[in-house]
Amino acid sequence: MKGKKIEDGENCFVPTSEIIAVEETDLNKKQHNSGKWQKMAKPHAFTVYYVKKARNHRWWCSDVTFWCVDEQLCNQWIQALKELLELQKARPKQLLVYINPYGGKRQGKRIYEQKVAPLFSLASISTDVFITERANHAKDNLFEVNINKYDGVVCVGGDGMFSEVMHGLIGRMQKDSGIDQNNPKAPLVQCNIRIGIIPAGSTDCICYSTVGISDPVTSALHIIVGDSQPLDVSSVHHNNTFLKYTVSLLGYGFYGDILKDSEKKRWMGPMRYDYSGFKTFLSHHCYEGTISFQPAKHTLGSPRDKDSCRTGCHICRQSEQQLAEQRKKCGLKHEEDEEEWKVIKGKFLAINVVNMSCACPRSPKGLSPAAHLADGSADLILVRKCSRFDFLRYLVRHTNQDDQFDFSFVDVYRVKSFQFTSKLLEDNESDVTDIGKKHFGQFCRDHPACCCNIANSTWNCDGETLDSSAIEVRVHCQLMKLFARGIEENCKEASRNQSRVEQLL
Ligand SMILES: Nc1ncnc2c1ncn2[C@@H]1O[C@H](COP(=O)(O)OP(=O)(O)OP(=O)(O)O)[C@@H](O)[C@H]1O
Ligand SMILES: CCCCCCCCCCCCC/C=C/[C@@H](O)[C@H](CO)NC(=O)CCCCC
Ligand SMILES: [Ca+2]
Repeated sequence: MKGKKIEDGENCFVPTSEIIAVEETDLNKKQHNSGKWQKMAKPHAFTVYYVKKARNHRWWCSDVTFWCVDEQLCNQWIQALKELLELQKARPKQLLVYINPYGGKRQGKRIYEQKVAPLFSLASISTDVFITERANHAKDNLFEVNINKYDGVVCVGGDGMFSEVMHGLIGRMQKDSGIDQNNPKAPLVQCNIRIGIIPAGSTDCICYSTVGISDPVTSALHIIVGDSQPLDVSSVHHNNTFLKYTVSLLGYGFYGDILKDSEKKRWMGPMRYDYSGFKTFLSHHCYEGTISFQPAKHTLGSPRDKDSCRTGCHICRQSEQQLAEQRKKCGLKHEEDEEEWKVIKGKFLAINVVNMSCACPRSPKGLSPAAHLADGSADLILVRKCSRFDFLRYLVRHTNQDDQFDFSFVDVYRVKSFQFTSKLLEDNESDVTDIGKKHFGQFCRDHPACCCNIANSTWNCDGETLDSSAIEVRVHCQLMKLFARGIEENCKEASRNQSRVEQLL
Protein backbone atom coordinates (compact mmCIF):
# COMPACT_ATOMS: atom_id res chain seq x y z
CA MET A 1 0.00 0.00 0.00
CA LYS A 2 1.23 3.45 -0.79
CA GLY A 3 0.74 6.42 1.44
CA LYS A 4 -0.10 9.91 0.29
CA LYS A 5 0.13 13.14 2.14
CA ILE A 6 -2.16 15.99 1.24
CA GLU A 7 -0.45 19.30 1.88
CA ASP A 8 -2.18 22.60 2.62
CA GLY A 9 -4.15 23.85 -0.41
CA GLU A 10 -4.14 20.44 -2.04
CA ASN A 11 -7.28 18.38 -2.55
CA CYS A 12 -8.13 14.84 -3.49
CA PHE A 13 -11.10 13.58 -5.50
CA VAL A 14 -12.26 9.99 -5.01
CA PRO A 15 -15.74 8.66 -5.90
CA THR A 16 -17.40 6.91 -2.95
CA SER A 17 -17.68 3.77 -5.06
CA GLU A 18 -13.89 3.59 -5.08
CA ILE A 19 -13.30 4.08 -1.37
CA ILE A 20 -12.06 0.87 0.17
CA ALA A 21 -12.24 1.82 3.86
CA VAL A 22 -12.18 4.70 6.31
CA GLU A 23 -10.32 4.35 9.58
CA GLU A 24 -9.35 6.49 12.52
CA THR A 25 -5.59 6.99 12.24
CA ASP A 26 -3.36 5.64 14.93
CA LEU A 27 -1.18 8.65 15.63
CA ASN A 28 1.41 6.55 17.40
CA LYS A 29 2.09 4.72 14.18
CA LYS A 30 1.77 7.68 11.82
CA GLN A 31 4.77 9.95 11.44
CA HIS A 32 3.71 13.57 11.60
CA ASN A 33 6.91 15.51 11.68
CA SER A 34 6.18 17.64 8.66
CA GLY A 35 3.18 19.68 7.47
CA LYS A 36 1.03 22.30 9.08
CA TRP A 37 -0.67 19.85 11.48
CA GLN A 38 2.77 19.29 13.03
CA LYS A 39 2.08 22.41 15.02
CA MET A 40 -1.30 21.13 16.24
CA ALA A 41 -1.32 20.62 19.96
CA LYS A 42 -3.35 17.42 19.97
CA PRO A 43 -4.09 16.37 16.39
CA HIS A 44 -6.79 13.91 15.36
CA ALA A 45 -6.80 12.16 12.03
CA PHE A 46 -8.57 9.65 9.81
CA THR A 47 -7.32 7.77 6.79
CA VAL A 48 -9.28 7.05 3.63
CA TYR A 49 -8.11 4.02 1.64
CA TYR A 50 -9.13 4.19 -1.98
CA VAL A 51 -8.63 2.61 -5.40
CA LYS A 52 -5.87 4.19 -7.41
CA LYS A 53 -6.01 3.38 -11.13
CA ALA A 54 -2.65 2.95 -12.79
CA ARG A 55 -1.64 2.07 -16.34
CA ASN A 56 -2.70 -1.12 -18.12
CA HIS A 57 -5.86 -1.63 -16.01
CA ARG A 58 -3.82 -2.09 -12.84
CA TRP A 59 -5.46 -0.98 -9.58
CA TRP A 60 -3.78 -0.53 -6.25
CA CYS A 61 -4.76 0.64 -2.83
CA SER A 62 -3.70 4.16 -1.94
CA ASP A 63 -4.50 6.20 1.14
CA VAL A 64 -4.84 9.75 2.25
CA THR A 65 -4.86 11.02 5.83
CA PHE A 66 -6.88 14.01 7.02
CA TRP A 67 -5.85 15.86 10.19
CA CYS A 68 -7.68 18.29 12.46
CA VAL A 69 -7.64 19.58 16.04
CA ASP A 70 -11.31 18.95 16.68
CA GLU A 71 -11.86 15.35 17.77
CA GLN A 72 -15.63 15.59 17.36
CA LEU A 73 -15.29 16.90 13.81
CA CYS A 74 -12.88 14.11 13.01
CA ASN A 75 -15.34 11.48 14.33
CA GLN A 76 -18.21 13.06 12.40
CA TRP A 77 -16.23 12.69 9.20
CA ILE A 78 -15.43 9.07 9.94
CA GLN A 79 -19.07 8.37 10.72
CA ALA A 80 -20.36 10.15 7.59
CA LEU A 81 -17.94 8.33 5.31
CA LYS A 82 -18.73 4.97 6.89
CA GLU A 83 -22.44 5.64 6.32
CA LEU A 84 -21.72 6.38 2.67
CA LEU A 85 -19.86 3.09 2.39
CA GLU A 86 -22.81 1.27 3.95
CA LEU A 87 -24.91 2.50 1.03
CA GLN A 88 -22.72 0.57 -1.41
CA LYS A 89 -25.08 -2.41 -1.42
CA ALA A 90 -23.28 -4.40 -4.16
CA ARG A 91 -20.24 -4.89 -1.95
CA PRO A 92 -19.70 -8.36 -0.49
CA LYS A 93 -19.55 -8.78 3.28
CA GLN A 94 -18.99 -12.52 3.54
CA LEU A 95 -16.93 -14.53 1.05
CA LEU A 96 -16.09 -18.17 0.60
CA VAL A 97 -12.49 -18.52 -0.61
CA TYR A 98 -11.00 -21.58 -2.32
CA ILE A 99 -7.23 -21.69 -2.75
CA ASN A 100 -5.49 -24.13 -5.08
CA PRO A 101 -1.99 -24.39 -3.57
CA TYR A 102 -0.68 -26.25 -6.64
CA GLY A 103 -1.83 -24.00 -9.51
CA GLY A 104 0.64 -22.04 -11.67
CA LYS A 105 3.90 -21.48 -9.79
CA ARG A 106 2.38 -22.93 -6.59
CA GLN A 107 2.09 -19.47 -5.06
CA GLY A 108 -1.69 -19.39 -4.47
CA LYS A 109 -1.52 -19.54 -0.68
CA ARG A 110 1.23 -16.93 -0.42
CA ILE A 111 -0.50 -14.60 -2.89
CA TYR A 112 -3.74 -14.81 -0.94
CA GLU A 113 -2.18 -14.37 2.50
CA GLN A 114 0.20 -11.55 1.58
CA LYS A 115 -1.68 -9.57 -1.03
CA VAL A 116 -5.40 -10.28 -0.75
CA ALA A 117 -6.31 -11.16 2.86
CA PRO A 118 -5.01 -7.81 4.25
CA LEU A 119 -7.20 -5.91 1.75
CA PHE A 120 -10.30 -7.99 2.57
CA SER A 121 -9.72 -7.37 6.24
CA LEU A 122 -9.23 -3.61 5.64
CA ALA A 123 -12.56 -3.60 3.79
CA SER A 124 -14.21 -5.50 6.71
CA ILE A 125 -15.00 -8.52 4.56
CA SER A 126 -15.24 -11.79 6.51
CA THR A 127 -13.97 -14.90 4.82
CA ASP A 128 -14.14 -18.66 5.17
CA VAL A 129 -10.95 -19.95 3.59
CA PHE A 130 -10.70 -23.46 2.16
CA ILE A 131 -7.34 -24.76 0.90
CA THR A 132 -7.95 -27.59 -1.53
CA GLU A 133 -6.23 -30.93 -1.03
CA ARG A 134 -7.12 -32.53 -4.35
CA ALA A 135 -8.65 -31.77 -7.73
CA ASN A 136 -12.46 -31.34 -7.50
CA HIS A 137 -12.28 -30.66 -3.75
CA ALA A 138 -13.71 -27.16 -4.21
CA LYS A 139 -16.38 -28.38 -6.63
CA ASP A 140 -17.54 -31.15 -4.29
CA ASN A 141 -17.52 -28.77 -1.34
CA LEU A 142 -19.80 -26.34 -3.17
CA PHE A 143 -22.50 -29.02 -3.27
CA GLU A 144 -22.44 -29.32 0.53
CA VAL A 145 -21.82 -25.85 1.85
CA ASN A 146 -24.55 -23.46 3.05
CA ILE A 147 -24.16 -21.24 0.02
CA ASN A 148 -26.80 -18.68 1.03
CA LYS A 149 -24.47 -17.51 3.78
CA TYR A 150 -22.12 -15.96 1.22
CA ASP A 151 -22.19 -12.90 -1.03
CA GLY A 152 -19.65 -14.46 -3.37
CA VAL A 153 -17.10 -17.17 -3.96
CA VAL A 154 -13.44 -16.40 -4.58
CA CYS A 155 -11.09 -18.79 -6.30
CA VAL A 156 -7.35 -18.40 -6.00
CA GLY A 157 -5.76 -20.25 -8.89
CA GLY A 158 -5.87 -20.45 -12.66
CA ASP A 159 -8.51 -21.10 -15.30
CA GLY A 160 -8.78 -24.75 -14.23
CA MET A 161 -9.53 -23.77 -10.65
CA PHE A 162 -12.08 -21.22 -11.84
CA SER A 163 -13.67 -23.92 -13.97
CA GLU A 164 -13.96 -26.17 -10.93
CA VAL A 165 -15.65 -23.49 -8.84
CA MET A 166 -17.95 -22.59 -11.73
CA HIS A 167 -19.00 -26.24 -12.18
CA GLY A 168 -19.69 -26.46 -8.46
CA LEU A 169 -21.82 -23.31 -8.42
CA ILE A 170 -23.76 -23.91 -11.65
CA GLY A 171 -24.22 -27.59 -10.79
CA ARG A 172 -25.46 -26.74 -7.30
CA MET A 173 -27.87 -24.16 -8.70
CA GLN A 174 -29.39 -26.64 -11.18
CA LYS A 175 -29.60 -29.38 -8.55
CA ASP A 176 -31.40 -27.07 -6.12
CA SER A 177 -33.84 -26.08 -8.90
CA GLY A 178 -34.45 -29.63 -10.14
CA ILE A 179 -32.89 -29.00 -13.57
CA ASP A 180 -31.40 -32.00 -15.33
CA GLN A 181 -27.95 -30.98 -16.61
CA ASN A 182 -27.91 -34.01 -18.93
CA ASN A 183 -30.63 -32.49 -21.06
CA PRO A 184 -28.74 -30.33 -23.60
CA LYS A 185 -31.85 -28.24 -24.26
CA ALA A 186 -32.73 -27.55 -20.63
CA PRO A 187 -32.87 -23.80 -19.93
CA LEU A 188 -30.38 -23.46 -17.08
CA VAL A 189 -30.99 -21.40 -13.95
CA GLN A 190 -28.79 -18.31 -13.71
CA CYS A 191 -26.23 -18.27 -10.98
CA ASN A 192 -26.46 -15.03 -9.02
CA ILE A 193 -23.60 -15.67 -6.62
CA ARG A 194 -20.63 -13.84 -8.09
CA ILE A 195 -17.23 -15.46 -8.48
CA GLY A 196 -14.02 -13.50 -7.93
CA ILE A 197 -10.81 -14.72 -9.50
CA ILE A 198 -7.49 -14.09 -7.78
CA PRO A 199 -5.06 -15.07 -10.55
CA ALA A 200 -2.49 -17.62 -9.45
CA GLY A 201 -2.45 -20.00 -12.41
CA SER A 202 -0.47 -20.52 -15.60
CA THR A 203 -2.61 -18.74 -18.22
CA ASP A 204 -5.21 -16.83 -16.16
CA CYS A 205 -7.05 -16.05 -19.35
CA ILE A 206 -10.48 -15.64 -17.71
CA CYS A 207 -9.14 -13.07 -15.28
CA TYR A 208 -7.14 -11.21 -17.96
CA SER A 209 -10.07 -11.14 -20.40
CA THR A 210 -12.54 -9.81 -17.83
CA VAL A 211 -10.33 -7.38 -15.88
CA GLY A 212 -7.63 -6.46 -18.42
CA ILE A 213 -4.71 -7.59 -16.30
CA SER A 214 -3.67 -10.64 -14.36
CA ASP A 215 -2.88 -9.07 -10.98
CA PRO A 216 -4.07 -10.33 -7.57
CA VAL A 217 -4.36 -6.86 -5.98
CA THR A 218 -6.40 -5.48 -8.90
CA SER A 219 -8.75 -8.48 -8.73
CA ALA A 220 -9.10 -8.18 -4.94
CA LEU A 221 -10.10 -4.51 -5.34
CA HIS A 222 -12.73 -5.36 -8.00
CA ILE A 223 -14.19 -7.82 -5.48
CA ILE A 224 -14.12 -5.27 -2.65
CA VAL A 225 -15.93 -2.55 -4.64
CA GLY A 226 -18.55 -5.14 -5.59
CA ASP A 227 -18.21 -5.11 -9.37
CA SER A 228 -20.45 -7.36 -11.41
CA GLN A 229 -19.81 -8.71 -14.89
CA PRO A 230 -22.21 -11.21 -16.48
CA LEU A 231 -20.61 -14.03 -18.42
CA ASP A 232 -21.81 -16.43 -21.12
CA VAL A 233 -21.26 -20.11 -20.37
CA SER A 234 -21.39 -22.92 -22.95
CA SER A 235 -22.53 -26.40 -22.07
CA VAL A 236 -20.88 -29.41 -23.70
CA HIS A 237 -22.88 -32.65 -24.13
CA HIS A 238 -22.51 -36.00 -25.82
CA ASN A 239 -25.53 -38.22 -26.46
CA ASN A 240 -27.71 -36.56 -23.83
CA THR A 241 -24.92 -36.75 -21.28
CA PHE A 242 -23.52 -33.61 -19.73
CA LEU A 243 -19.74 -33.36 -20.08
CA LYS A 244 -18.58 -29.87 -19.10
CA TYR A 245 -19.19 -26.14 -19.08
CA THR A 246 -16.77 -23.75 -20.72
CA VAL A 247 -16.30 -19.97 -20.55
CA SER A 248 -13.02 -19.36 -22.34
CA LEU A 249 -11.59 -21.83 -24.86
CA LEU A 250 -13.01 -25.10 -26.09
CA GLY A 251 -10.30 -26.20 -28.49
CA TYR A 252 -9.72 -29.34 -30.58
CA GLY A 253 -6.51 -30.09 -32.46
CA PHE A 254 -3.69 -27.67 -31.67
CA TYR A 255 -4.80 -26.43 -28.23
CA GLY A 256 -6.15 -29.85 -27.21
CA ASP A 257 -2.87 -31.53 -28.12
CA ILE A 258 -0.82 -28.87 -26.29
CA LEU A 259 -2.89 -29.41 -23.17
CA LYS A 260 -2.72 -33.20 -23.30
CA ASP A 261 1.06 -33.12 -23.65
CA SER A 262 1.51 -30.38 -21.04
CA GLU A 263 -0.46 -32.26 -18.34
CA LYS A 264 2.44 -34.73 -18.13
CA LYS A 265 4.80 -31.82 -17.49
CA ARG A 266 2.95 -30.03 -14.68
CA TRP A 267 6.17 -29.97 -12.67
CA MET A 268 7.49 -27.40 -15.19
CA GLY A 269 4.84 -24.88 -14.06
CA PRO A 270 3.62 -22.34 -16.66
CA MET A 271 6.67 -23.15 -18.84
CA ARG A 272 5.02 -26.47 -19.74
CA TYR A 273 2.84 -24.67 -22.28
CA ASP A 274 5.89 -23.27 -24.12
CA TYR A 275 7.51 -26.70 -24.23
CA SER A 276 4.34 -28.53 -25.35
CA GLY A 277 3.39 -25.65 -27.64
CA PHE A 278 6.65 -25.96 -29.54
CA LYS A 279 6.37 -29.76 -29.69
CA THR A 280 2.77 -29.64 -30.90
CA PHE A 281 3.62 -26.98 -33.46
CA LEU A 282 6.33 -29.25 -34.92
CA SER A 283 4.04 -32.30 -35.00
CA HIS A 284 1.59 -30.27 -37.17
CA HIS A 285 -1.31 -32.73 -36.88
CA CYS A 286 -4.60 -32.05 -38.52
CA TYR A 287 -7.92 -33.73 -37.79
CA GLU A 288 -10.85 -34.54 -40.01
CA GLY A 289 -14.47 -34.16 -39.04
CA THR A 290 -17.85 -32.51 -39.52
CA ILE A 291 -18.83 -29.26 -37.90
CA SER A 292 -22.39 -27.94 -37.72
CA PHE A 293 -23.42 -24.66 -36.16
CA GLN A 294 -26.28 -22.22 -35.80
CA PRO A 295 -25.17 -18.64 -36.51
CA ALA A 296 -25.88 -16.16 -33.70
CA LYS A 297 -28.35 -13.87 -35.45
CA HIS A 298 -29.64 -12.25 -32.27
CA THR A 299 -26.48 -10.24 -31.63
CA LEU A 300 -25.35 -7.12 -33.46
CA GLY A 301 -21.63 -7.80 -33.52
CA SER A 302 -19.34 -9.81 -35.76
CA PRO A 303 -16.00 -11.51 -35.00
CA ARG A 304 -14.34 -9.22 -37.56
CA ASP A 305 -15.42 -6.02 -35.74
CA LYS A 306 -12.68 -3.56 -34.96
CA ASP A 307 -14.24 -2.64 -31.59
CA SER A 308 -13.82 -4.98 -28.65
CA CYS A 309 -16.12 -5.73 -25.71
CA ARG A 310 -15.51 -3.09 -23.04
CA THR A 311 -17.06 -2.05 -19.70
CA GLY A 312 -20.78 -1.29 -20.22
CA CYS A 313 -20.67 -2.88 -23.72
CA HIS A 314 -23.86 -1.98 -25.63
CA ILE A 315 -23.91 -5.30 -27.51
CA CYS A 316 -23.89 -7.30 -24.26
CA ARG A 317 -26.49 -4.95 -22.77
CA GLN A 318 -28.77 -5.55 -25.75
CA SER A 319 -28.43 -9.33 -25.27
CA GLU A 320 -29.31 -8.85 -21.60
CA GLN A 321 -32.53 -7.06 -22.58
CA GLN A 322 -33.41 -9.80 -25.08
CA LEU A 323 -32.80 -12.41 -22.40
CA ALA A 324 -35.09 -10.59 -19.96
CA GLU A 325 -37.86 -10.35 -22.61
CA GLN A 326 -37.48 -14.02 -23.47
CA ARG A 327 -37.75 -14.97 -19.79
CA LYS A 328 -40.89 -12.86 -19.45
CA LYS A 329 -42.38 -14.60 -22.47
CA CYS A 330 -41.41 -18.22 -21.83
CA GLY A 331 -40.30 -18.35 -18.18
CA LEU A 332 -38.13 -21.42 -17.75
CA LYS A 333 -39.89 -23.25 -20.61
CA HIS A 334 -37.64 -24.40 -23.42
CA GLU A 335 -38.13 -22.33 -26.57
CA GLU A 336 -38.15 -24.42 -29.78
CA ASP A 337 -35.28 -23.38 -31.99
CA GLU A 338 -35.91 -23.83 -35.68
CA GLU A 339 -32.95 -21.86 -36.87
CA GLU A 340 -30.84 -23.22 -39.75
CA TRP A 341 -27.69 -25.27 -39.21
CA LYS A 342 -24.62 -24.77 -41.39
CA VAL A 343 -22.45 -27.82 -42.03
CA ILE A 344 -18.72 -27.82 -42.81
CA LYS A 345 -16.59 -30.90 -43.45
CA GLY A 346 -12.82 -30.78 -43.65
CA LYS A 347 -9.38 -31.25 -42.22
CA PHE A 348 -8.45 -28.85 -39.47
CA LEU A 349 -5.33 -27.96 -37.52
CA ALA A 350 -7.44 -26.26 -34.88
CA ILE A 351 -11.13 -25.94 -34.08
CA ASN A 352 -11.63 -23.30 -31.41
CA VAL A 353 -14.88 -22.20 -29.82
CA VAL A 354 -14.33 -19.14 -27.64
CA ASN A 355 -16.90 -17.48 -25.39
CA MET A 356 -14.63 -14.51 -24.75
CA SER A 357 -11.55 -13.01 -26.41
CA CYS A 358 -9.23 -15.38 -24.46
CA ALA A 359 -6.77 -12.53 -24.02
CA CYS A 360 -3.94 -13.46 -21.67
CA PRO A 361 -0.37 -12.28 -21.08
CA ARG A 362 0.82 -14.59 -23.91
CA SER A 363 -1.71 -13.09 -26.33
CA PRO A 364 -2.91 -9.67 -25.14
CA LYS A 365 -5.73 -9.39 -27.68
CA GLY A 366 -6.59 -13.10 -27.54
CA LEU A 367 -7.86 -15.76 -29.91
CA SER A 368 -10.87 -13.70 -30.97
CA PRO A 369 -10.28 -10.03 -30.10
CA ALA A 370 -13.88 -8.93 -30.81
CA ALA A 371 -15.64 -11.72 -28.88
CA HIS A 372 -18.11 -10.53 -26.24
CA LEU A 373 -18.25 -11.56 -22.60
CA ALA A 374 -22.02 -11.60 -22.31
CA ASP A 375 -23.76 -11.47 -25.71
CA GLY A 376 -25.04 -15.07 -25.74
CA SER A 377 -22.69 -16.11 -28.54
CA ALA A 378 -19.32 -17.76 -29.06
CA ASP A 379 -16.83 -17.34 -31.87
CA LEU A 380 -16.04 -20.48 -33.84
CA ILE A 381 -12.56 -20.32 -35.36
CA LEU A 382 -11.63 -22.96 -37.92
CA VAL A 383 -8.00 -23.26 -38.94
CA ARG A 384 -7.91 -25.54 -41.96
CA LYS A 385 -4.99 -27.67 -43.00
CA CYS A 386 -2.16 -25.40 -44.15
CA SER A 387 1.64 -25.41 -44.21
CA ARG A 388 3.67 -25.13 -41.01
CA PHE A 389 4.89 -21.74 -42.16
CA ASP A 390 1.34 -20.44 -42.66
CA PHE A 391 0.28 -21.82 -39.28
CA LEU A 392 3.22 -20.04 -37.68
CA ARG A 393 2.17 -16.78 -39.39
CA TYR A 394 -1.30 -17.31 -37.96
CA LEU A 395 0.05 -17.93 -34.44
CA VAL A 396 2.38 -14.94 -34.53
CA ARG A 397 -0.62 -12.71 -35.22
CA HIS A 398 -1.95 -13.62 -31.76
CA THR A 399 0.91 -11.66 -30.33
CA ASN A 400 0.79 -8.52 -32.50
CA GLN A 401 -1.79 -6.08 -33.87
CA ASP A 402 -2.30 -7.84 -37.24
CA ASP A 403 -5.63 -9.49 -38.06
CA GLN A 404 -5.39 -13.24 -37.35
CA PHE A 405 -8.53 -13.94 -39.37
CA ASP A 406 -7.13 -12.46 -42.57
CA PHE A 407 -5.91 -15.80 -43.98
CA SER A 408 -7.51 -17.98 -46.65
CA PHE A 409 -7.20 -21.02 -44.35
CA VAL A 410 -8.91 -19.38 -41.34
CA ASP A 411 -12.69 -18.99 -41.03
CA VAL A 412 -14.53 -17.40 -38.15
CA TYR A 413 -18.25 -17.47 -37.32
CA ARG A 414 -20.30 -16.09 -34.46
CA VAL A 415 -22.48 -18.97 -33.25
CA LYS A 416 -25.05 -19.84 -30.59
CA SER A 417 -24.66 -23.60 -30.88
CA PHE A 418 -22.14 -25.95 -32.39
CA GLN A 419 -21.61 -29.67 -33.00
CA PHE A 420 -18.58 -31.67 -33.99
CA THR A 421 -18.15 -35.32 -34.99
CA SER A 422 -14.73 -36.69 -35.85
CA LYS A 423 -14.29 -38.55 -39.16
CA LEU A 424 -13.08 -41.53 -37.19
CA LEU A 425 -16.38 -41.79 -35.34
CA GLU A 426 -18.41 -41.18 -38.49
CA ASP A 427 -16.49 -43.94 -40.26
CA ASN A 428 -16.85 -46.31 -37.35
CA GLU A 429 -20.56 -45.63 -37.20
CA SER A 430 -21.13 -46.04 -40.93
CA ASP A 431 -18.74 -48.90 -41.61
CA VAL A 432 -17.82 -50.94 -38.58
CA THR A 433 -16.50 -53.79 -40.72
CA ASP A 434 -13.79 -51.81 -42.46
CA ILE A 435 -10.91 -53.77 -40.98
CA GLY A 436 -8.32 -52.10 -43.22
CA LYS A 437 -8.89 -48.81 -41.41
CA LYS A 438 -8.16 -50.37 -38.06
CA HIS A 439 -4.96 -51.91 -39.34
CA PHE A 440 -3.64 -48.90 -41.16
CA GLY A 441 -2.03 -47.22 -38.18
CA GLN A 442 -2.25 -43.65 -37.15
CA PHE A 443 -2.00 -41.50 -40.25
CA CYS A 444 -4.01 -40.65 -43.31
CA ARG A 445 -4.48 -43.61 -45.67
CA ASP A 446 -4.52 -41.59 -48.88
CA HIS A 447 -1.50 -39.44 -48.14
CA PRO A 448 0.95 -41.13 -45.78
CA ALA A 449 3.20 -38.06 -45.91
CA CYS A 450 0.46 -35.69 -44.79
CA CYS A 451 0.00 -34.95 -41.12
CA CYS A 452 -3.69 -35.81 -40.99
CA ASN A 453 -4.16 -37.80 -37.85
CA ILE A 454 -6.59 -40.70 -37.95
CA ALA A 455 -6.58 -40.81 -34.16
CA ASN A 456 -8.78 -38.28 -32.41
CA SER A 457 -7.50 -35.17 -30.70
CA THR A 458 -8.55 -34.11 -27.20
CA TRP A 459 -10.67 -31.10 -26.29
CA ASN A 460 -9.08 -28.35 -24.27
CA CYS A 461 -12.00 -27.16 -22.17
CA ASP A 462 -10.84 -24.08 -20.20
CA GLY A 463 -7.54 -25.86 -19.65
CA GLU A 464 -9.06 -29.23 -18.67
CA THR A 465 -8.81 -32.20 -21.02
CA LEU A 466 -12.01 -33.69 -22.37
CA ASP A 467 -12.06 -36.80 -24.56
CA SER A 468 -15.04 -37.05 -26.82
CA SER A 469 -15.13 -37.56 -30.58
CA ALA A 470 -18.62 -36.06 -30.83
CA ILE A 471 -19.90 -33.09 -28.89
CA GLU A 472 -22.81 -30.72 -28.84
CA VAL A 473 -22.24 -27.18 -27.54
CA ARG A 474 -24.81 -24.55 -26.59
CA VAL A 475 -24.17 -20.98 -25.40
CA HIS A 476 -26.15 -19.94 -22.30
CA CYS A 477 -26.38 -16.16 -22.29
CA GLN A 478 -25.15 -14.57 -19.02
CA LEU A 479 -25.46 -17.76 -16.98
CA MET A 480 -23.13 -16.46 -14.31
CA LYS A 481 -21.52 -13.34 -12.88
CA LEU A 482 -18.00 -12.35 -11.91
CA PHE A 483 -16.64 -9.70 -9.54
CA ALA A 484 -15.30 -7.71 -12.51
CA ARG A 485 -16.47 -4.92 -14.85
CA GLY A 486 -14.98 -5.97 -18.17
CA ILE A 487 -12.02 -4.14 -19.62
CA GLU A 488 -12.22 -0.38 -19.11
CA GLU A 489 -11.84 1.94 -22.06
CA ASN A 490 -9.16 4.63 -21.87
CA CYS A 491 -7.84 3.45 -18.59
CA LYS A 492 -4.77 5.62 -18.99
CA GLU A 493 -7.01 8.62 -19.60
CA ALA A 494 -9.01 7.88 -16.44
CA SER A 495 -5.90 7.60 -14.36
CA ARG A 496 -4.48 10.79 -15.84
CA ASN A 497 -7.73 12.64 -15.05
CA GLN A 498 -7.72 11.36 -11.49
CA SER A 499 -4.20 12.58 -10.85
CA ARG A 500 -4.96 15.88 -12.61
CA VAL A 501 -7.87 16.45 -10.23
CA GLU A 502 -5.71 15.50 -7.31
CA GLN A 503 -3.11 18.03 -8.34
CA LEU A 504 -5.55 20.79 -9.25
CA LEU A 505 -7.76 20.91 -6.19
N1 LIG B 1 -5.04 -29.40 -4.01
C1 LIG B 1 -5.01 -29.75 -5.29
N2 LIG B 1 -4.18 -30.73 -5.74
C2 LIG B 1 -4.11 -31.05 -7.04
N3 LIG B 1 -4.87 -30.46 -8.01
C3 LIG B 1 -5.72 -29.49 -7.61
C4 LIG B 1 -5.83 -29.09 -6.25
N4 LIG B 1 -6.74 -28.11 -6.16
C5 LIG B 1 -7.20 -27.90 -7.42
N5 LIG B 1 -6.60 -28.73 -8.30
C6 LIG B 1 -6.76 -28.81 -9.76
O1 LIG B 1 -5.62 -28.22 -10.38
C7 LIG B 1 -5.96 -27.90 -11.72
C8 LIG B 1 -5.15 -26.74 -12.25
O2 LIG B 1 -5.23 -25.66 -11.43
P1 LIG B 1 -5.16 -24.15 -11.87
O3 LIG B 1 -6.11 -23.86 -12.93
O4 LIG B 1 -5.32 -23.36 -10.60
O5 LIG B 1 -3.67 -23.92 -12.39
P2 LIG B 1 -2.99 -23.99 -13.80
O6 LIG B 1 -3.52 -25.14 -14.57
O7 LIG B 1 -1.54 -23.94 -13.55
O8 LIG B 1 -3.41 -22.64 -14.48
P3 LIG B 1 -4.26 -22.27 -15.82
O9 LIG B 1 -5.53 -23.07 -15.72
O10 LIG B 1 -4.48 -20.80 -15.71
O11 LIG B 1 -3.43 -22.66 -17.00
C9 LIG B 1 -7.44 -27.64 -11.69
O12 LIG B 1 -8.02 -28.49 -12.62
C10 LIG B 1 -7.90 -28.02 -10.30
O13 LIG B 1 -9.05 -28.85 -10.37
C1 LIG C 1 5.94 -17.87 -32.27
C2 LIG C 1 4.98 -17.31 -31.33
C3 LIG C 1 3.74 -18.09 -31.24
C4 LIG C 1 2.99 -17.68 -30.03
C5 LIG C 1 1.61 -18.19 -30.05
C6 LIG C 1 0.90 -17.76 -28.83
C7 LIG C 1 -0.54 -18.08 -28.89
C8 LIG C 1 -1.09 -17.94 -27.52
C9 LIG C 1 -2.57 -18.08 -27.49
C10 LIG C 1 -3.01 -18.27 -26.11
C11 LIG C 1 -4.44 -18.63 -26.06
C12 LIG C 1 -4.84 -19.02 -24.71
C13 LIG C 1 -6.21 -19.55 -24.69
C14 LIG C 1 -6.58 -19.89 -23.31
C15 LIG C 1 -6.72 -21.10 -22.90
C16 LIG C 1 -7.01 -21.43 -21.49
O1 LIG C 1 -8.36 -21.76 -21.35
C17 LIG C 1 -6.19 -22.63 -21.05
C18 LIG C 1 -6.33 -22.81 -19.55
O2 LIG C 1 -5.68 -21.85 -18.85
N1 LIG C 1 -4.78 -22.45 -21.34
C19 LIG C 1 -4.16 -23.19 -22.23
O3 LIG C 1 -4.70 -24.10 -22.79
C20 LIG C 1 -2.71 -22.87 -22.51
C21 LIG C 1 -2.50 -22.57 -23.95
C22 LIG C 1 -1.09 -22.15 -24.18
C23 LIG C 1 -0.76 -22.01 -25.61
C24 LIG C 1 0.67 -21.70 -25.85
CA1 LIG D 1 -19.81 -14.39 -25.74
